[in-house]
Amino acid sequence: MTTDKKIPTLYEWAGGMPVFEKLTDTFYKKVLKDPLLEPIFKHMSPEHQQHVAHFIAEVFGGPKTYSEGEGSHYQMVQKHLGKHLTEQHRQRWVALLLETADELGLPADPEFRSAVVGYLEWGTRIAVINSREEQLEMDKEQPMPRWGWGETGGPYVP
Ligand code: HEM
Repeated sequence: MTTDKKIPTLYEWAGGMPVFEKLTDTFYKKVLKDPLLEPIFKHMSPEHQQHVAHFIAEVFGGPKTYSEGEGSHYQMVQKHLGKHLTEQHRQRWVALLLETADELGLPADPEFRSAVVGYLEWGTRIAVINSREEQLEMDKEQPMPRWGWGETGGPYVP
């Protein structure tokens, strides 16, 4: 017998938009206290943290809040151009975000966390590569990235 089990998106599994907004709110407070990252982010806009929350939420299968009202994949990429981010910046950014996820009690099952880390490794490495460029030839209509559970296949069943 086959059962029709609906697998939740990473967005749903995380707990929805309030979780993503709280995550970036807490994360960027840490960023502004971090000696390595503070100089890069000290001029960020007041909307920055919300935009990043909405961007990641959409990538994880949530509503199109970012792409229908705040930006596009193209615009997100543009924000990183010329920033000359280093591997040290990237590693600190990832470490602080994961530390925040632990502190806020995001789901800690191996499947969810491996998907999150996979996305962060992918996204932050692309941000570093793009940050070396002052200009980038890119299709303005390029769709938003999408991220799912990957090879682990589904959410953790205790
Ligand atoms: C998965 C990885 C990442 C995502 C999804 C992401 C997403 C975004 C988004 C959506 C914006 C635009 C915010 C707005 O509209 O105001 C932005 C801007 C920016 N991001 Fe990222 N980012 C990532 C990685 C990084 C990393 C690793 C760094 C540096 C360590 C970084 C540094 C910046 C900076 C400096 C800006 C511009 C801030 C300003 O407005 O002055 N990003 N990012």
